[in-house]
Amino acid sequence: MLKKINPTETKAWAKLQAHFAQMEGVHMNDLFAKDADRANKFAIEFNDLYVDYSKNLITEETKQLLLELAEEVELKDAIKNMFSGAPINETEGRAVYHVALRNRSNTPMEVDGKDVMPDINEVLGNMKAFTEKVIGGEWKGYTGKAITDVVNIGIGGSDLGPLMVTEGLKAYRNHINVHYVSNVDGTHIAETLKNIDAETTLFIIASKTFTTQETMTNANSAKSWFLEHAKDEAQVAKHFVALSTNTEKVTEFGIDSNNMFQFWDWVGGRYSLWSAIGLSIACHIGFDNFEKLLEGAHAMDNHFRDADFGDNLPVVLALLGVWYNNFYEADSHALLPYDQYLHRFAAYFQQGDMESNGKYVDRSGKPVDYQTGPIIWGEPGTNGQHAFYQLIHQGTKMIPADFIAPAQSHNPLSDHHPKLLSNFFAQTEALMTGKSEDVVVEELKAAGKSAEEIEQLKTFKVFEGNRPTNSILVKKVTPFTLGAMIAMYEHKIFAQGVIWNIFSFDQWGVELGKQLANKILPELQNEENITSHDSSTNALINKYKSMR
Ligand SMILES: O=P(O)(O)OC[C@H]1O[C@@](O)(CO)[C@@H](O)[C@@H]1O
Repeated sequence: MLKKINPTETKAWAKLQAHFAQMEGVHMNDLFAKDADRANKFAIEFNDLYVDYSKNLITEETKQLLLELAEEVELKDAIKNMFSGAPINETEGRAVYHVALRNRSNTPMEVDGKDVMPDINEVLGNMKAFTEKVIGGEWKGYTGKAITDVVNIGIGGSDLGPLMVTEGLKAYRNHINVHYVSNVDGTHIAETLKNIDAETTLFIIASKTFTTQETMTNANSAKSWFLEHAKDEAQVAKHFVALSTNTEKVTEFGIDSNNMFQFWDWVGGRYSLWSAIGLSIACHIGFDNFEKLLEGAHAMDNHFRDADFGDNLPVVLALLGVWYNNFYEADSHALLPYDQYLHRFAAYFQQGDMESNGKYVDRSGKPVDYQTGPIIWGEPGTNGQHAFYQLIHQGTKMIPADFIAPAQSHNPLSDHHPKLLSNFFAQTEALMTGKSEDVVVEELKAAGKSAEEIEQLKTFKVFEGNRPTNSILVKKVTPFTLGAMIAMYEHKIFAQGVIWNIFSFDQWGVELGKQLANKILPELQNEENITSHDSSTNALINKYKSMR
């Protein structure tokens, strides 16, 4: 079992605190002025990824001290432990083994003494065979027609990953349309059902537990809708498949176990797109591209496991995040992909990061007295520039941000891509360099402003700059590079969890709300005046009852 090291008790932490005091007042402009080679020193190239982390509030000393922190919390051992299949998810007694799902080298990977690769390869084989039948038209619906639409019904990790990847790789799509239903709000399934034909639609019920209220409610509504058309329960088998660890519940729902693609309890929901949960991805972009996604993630896994920490992408990103989160007290981190296909990238990592590291109890069971997981948010560029960049540039909060962009577009229309990339480059430059009052005054003079107007306006137009960003330039967003980028962030999250001495792979925090909702639901199904809660909740429920 790994040592449980409180990061704030390490020597490196004390050194970082002292160093932080010295960094007060340091401006990145000066760091670049002093070192012509800075951009090269703080960059890592990996396959078709170029990560420039030079526009950060760090010196070589900062980097060294952060690396010392990684050493002192025994991050290397923690990585080895994860790759060994040890039950590092201690509160659930499980391994954390999504790396096995994409272990394309097929070396044995054991959980509880059993090599899991044969089972993984069997499921992958079943997925391949199935998607080829669906895509090739061999899989027929109840009226003998080929499948045209796949509806994935799932939520959280059973939705966000497949949705983000099928959007991110839309350029690789085939003729199979994919739809994602997740919210228990009837609107979600109702609006989807309007756009599909029961005769040619395949429903994928994606749920690790096969007990999630939203998913089972949507699944039952989909089944009822389907049977209104097909009439015959026997036809369900042609139009419903399940992705789950829970064979009993799948069978209970009425899906043939032959139509079930299994995964295992050592696959965390938010790390499951590489498993059977990725079936809708394979249906939409083809199994070969799904395998390339796995290959990209596998390449990043090997990099994370083997690369020296100073040249290790997930580790460097993790340490930078700790630097801002715990020393600059930056509460959030923005993911800003300059790629419209990646419009759900930040949303995916809201679960990936915040459900993993949104914890206040450490691995010894004690409440922490330091910050843990940040708030993750973001929207594609250039749209964000017209929404929240005012705050990032001139607000009172530091917002560390990852800017991500492809050098090559899948849609090289006119001069769109050079314009997109010019904004990508300009924003991180502006966030770092800012604009001094002298420059502002000169600009206002050149614009013919009077001395009085200049005096009135100038401070509003000054940009302090010195706002940290990482720039991630990817040659092209392909199944391989997207797989590598997703894995890069997964491992960043893992590394930060180790540094913060928290369990990143359970999610007890999602339980209380569900418990209370289950208590309230029957109270909504009668006309009684409710008094069983606090006065606010009682009032809200009773007001709802008077309004409906
Ligand atoms: O796949 P399932 O078991 O239906 O869980 C869905 C999601 O619900 C959770 O909030 C856990 O309850 C996420 O961790 C998970 O991805």
